[in-house]
Amino acid sequence: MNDEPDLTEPVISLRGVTAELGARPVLRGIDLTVRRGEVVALLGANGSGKSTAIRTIVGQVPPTGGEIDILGTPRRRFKQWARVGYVPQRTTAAGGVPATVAEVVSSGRLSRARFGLLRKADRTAVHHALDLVGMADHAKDSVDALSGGQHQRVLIARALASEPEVLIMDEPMAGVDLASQEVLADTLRKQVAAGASVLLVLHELGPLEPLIDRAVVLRDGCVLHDGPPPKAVGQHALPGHDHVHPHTPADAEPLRMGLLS
Ligand SMILES: Nc1ncnc2c1ncn2[C@@H]1O[C@H](COP(=O)(O)OP(=O)(O)OP(=O)(O)O)[C@@H](O)[C@H]1O
Repeated sequence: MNDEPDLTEPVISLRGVTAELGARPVLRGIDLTVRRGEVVALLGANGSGKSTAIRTIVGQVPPTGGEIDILGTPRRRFKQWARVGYVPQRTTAAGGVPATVAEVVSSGRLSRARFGLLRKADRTAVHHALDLVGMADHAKDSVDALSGGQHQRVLIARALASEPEVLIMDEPMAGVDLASQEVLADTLRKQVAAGASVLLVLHELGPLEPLIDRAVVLRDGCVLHDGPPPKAVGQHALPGHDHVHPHTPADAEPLRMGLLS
């Protein structure tokens, strides 16, 4: 018997996916595949449809056409959500709900808990997830008291608490301080080394660059490029860098890489 994972097996597959938001076509026929063990970056300018693509996969936006499979099962029949970790865009997750770090991360374990009760093994997994992102010492802190980077670490720990084999992350590095970026890159490296498959929306490859196997670039709801990640020429010379940055002078020409121009 061969126990080696099948590296050609798609864990996420979108074929001809279309979606609308407020009657406006936002995805106009997206093909996207993540194979087992792959790390795929989803890149593109503001508003190109990256978040919407991710949200169709996790079921937050209903597609109007096309097909989505998760771990070999059509999305509408897929039920094994404990096998999938999702990190939403941070702005949508703060919510002002009073909770401790441990409570938020424990909520990510409920999909594995029998009868909704966390047992010793579950609490160990929660502690391990906190440890992975360097937040074990903050377990009892209120999430309201955390910095942006710490908050993002907690959301990632919540996604890791169910020990998922597929990770879907929407801009995990957005608004994250350098120290936290390094921790997150290291966490992701360990997950990938352990066999996880990853789809992540990024503005720039940054410290994750060495991990990225393939880049899919969206423009205006269509796939513009699907292949090797673009090489960074300078700090900002990456696709998506006609992104609006608050520090960019109004008259500065946006840096582009050709893919988006
Ligand atoms: N609820 C909504 N109703 C109508 N249009 C929306 C809604 N949410 C997003 N949009 C529009 O859909 C388009 C795609 O948005 P989406 O968030 O998927 O882009 P994105 O590539 O993730 O952008 P960003 O990098 O800014 O996060 C944008 O033009 C956005 O303005």
